Amino acid sequence: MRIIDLSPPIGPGTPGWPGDQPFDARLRWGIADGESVNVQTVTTSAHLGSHIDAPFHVDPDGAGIEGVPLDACVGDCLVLDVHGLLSQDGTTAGFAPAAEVRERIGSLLSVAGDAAGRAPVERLLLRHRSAPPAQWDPGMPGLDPELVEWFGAQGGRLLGIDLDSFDPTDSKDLPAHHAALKHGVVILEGLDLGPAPEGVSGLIALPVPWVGADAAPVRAVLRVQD
Ligand SMILES: Nc1ccccc1C(=O)C[C@H](N)C(=O)O
Ligand SMILES: [Zn+2]
Ligand SMILES: [Zn+2]
Repeated sequence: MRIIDLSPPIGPGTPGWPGDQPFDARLRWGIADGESVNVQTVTTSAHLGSHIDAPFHVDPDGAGIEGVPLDACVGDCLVLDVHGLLSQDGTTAGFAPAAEVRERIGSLLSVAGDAAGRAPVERLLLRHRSAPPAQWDPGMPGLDPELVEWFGAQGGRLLGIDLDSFDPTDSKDLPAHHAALKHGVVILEGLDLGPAPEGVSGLIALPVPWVGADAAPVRAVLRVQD
């Protein structure tokens, strides 16, 4: 059994949402200053690196991150490479169109026909690129909201991506986020799926229980049988 780290390192240079709080850790007490310990205060947006969005992120009445069901965050998981699967016209900033992804899931699981007829895919990770970018990508595509709809309706519990958001940077109505919320699908963003092998493995991606928080960092790993 092998552990594959899906969490990119988070530091002051980690690119974040435009205008949002960068990561900053400063010493409150320092050994170099004669204290017995080093203790830092960390200031950061919760949407840096691999993280889970709480319902509260897009719904004023939604639960904070401590309410995310942990059984959704641990268990069998399908990794799918959706690189190059841009939406039909190729110009809108959508990626991973529902029909194509369903077809790919079907062939990955070696089933003829439609994956929707099978037992649910409870956890799905969509790999879009080989590594997190060094700079914020203003043209970041969003997920096809129909894909999120389908995933939730067939019994999906958690959907993970290697982009910073389910929706494009300039989206105000956030259709992919709301589709996830509607079906209780846990939103996992900011993964590094470069080292993740396509196919079935085991996911562990647990958010820190910050009470009332709109999101929280996650250390995400895959357990792979070799
Ligand atoms: N941090 C932000 C600051 C301002 C506006 C949006 C965001 C987001 O994080 C949105 C995105 N839906 C996200 O979950 O990552
Ligand atoms: Zn987020
Ligand atoms: Zn989000």
